[in-house]
Amino acid sequence: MKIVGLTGGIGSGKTTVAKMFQDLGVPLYIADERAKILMNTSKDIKKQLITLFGDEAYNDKQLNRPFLASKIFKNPDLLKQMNAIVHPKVGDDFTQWKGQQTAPYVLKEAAIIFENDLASHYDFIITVVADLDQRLARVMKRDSTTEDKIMAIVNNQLTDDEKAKQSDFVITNHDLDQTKDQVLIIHQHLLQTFAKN
Ligand SMILES: CC(C)(COP(=O)(O)OP(=O)(O)OC[C@H]1O[C@@H](n2cnc3c(N)ncnc32)[C@H](O)[C@@H]1O)[C@@H](O)C(=O)NCCC(=O)NCCS
Ligand SMILES: Nc1ncnc2c1ncn2[C@@H]1O[C@H](COP(=O)(O)OP(=O)(O)OP(=O)(O)O)[C@@H](O)[C@H]1O
Repeated sequence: MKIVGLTGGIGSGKTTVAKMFQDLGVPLYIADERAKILMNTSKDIKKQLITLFGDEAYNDKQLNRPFLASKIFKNPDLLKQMNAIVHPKVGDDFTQWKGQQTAPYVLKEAAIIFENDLASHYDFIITVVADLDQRLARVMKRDSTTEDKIMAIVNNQLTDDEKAKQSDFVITNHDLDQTKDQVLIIHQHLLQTFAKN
């Protein structure tokens, strides 16, 4: 089973693009979504996050997302410590999920691949890029949030250029129809490549 990674900065359109691959029949694992589920359900993760952040990490047993975001995206060291708690569990969960799939390849959407030196875990990596002003506008509209909060996250991620340089494919996500065309071309290329190996 081949593993294709899909990454990109906040608001670049990772999930939008990932769902286009899913519509073509590619099994999709969204690491961020699974991470949030595990952070709400795994007793072990909960215990460790409360030790790291205090009781405020959870509100009525649900992850206190605004609190965590206000802590980690301003403090790279805390972000690293949180990732060290959450990511190994997401890794185990992904391995288990992958074992149930039968398609030629699976797509794993992950916000951070290069930032954590995880590129070697993938057969191919696709990066989604879009202009920063577009990304800011999209996220402000989607999450009713502020430019400052989004920029704190942008500043913890590599730039589009840095990611693109290390990727096998780059999808420019401006016009949705053109994005779909790029997805189809890459999907066909991947199927042909994997059929040969
Ligand atoms: C800290 C949390 C609770 C904040 O939630 P909130 O709803 O405010 O933000 P959201 O999830 O929309 O994330 C905002 C942006 O940050 C990116 N992001 C999320 N987690 C991380 C991380 N650990 N490192 C870098 N960027 C991240 C997201 O992809 C997105 O681009 C949430 O981001 C979270 O649970 N993160 C841990 C899960 C994780 O590590 N995800 C990445 C898996 S690859
Ligand atoms: N080409 C596009 N044109 C217009 N709107 C778009 C386009 N691509 C994505 N969007 C919208 O922009 C927002 C961000 O897209 P999406 O959630 O796919 O990005 P993301 O990279 O997964 O975000 P995050 O990093 O926050 O997880 C969504 O509301 C989505 O519907």
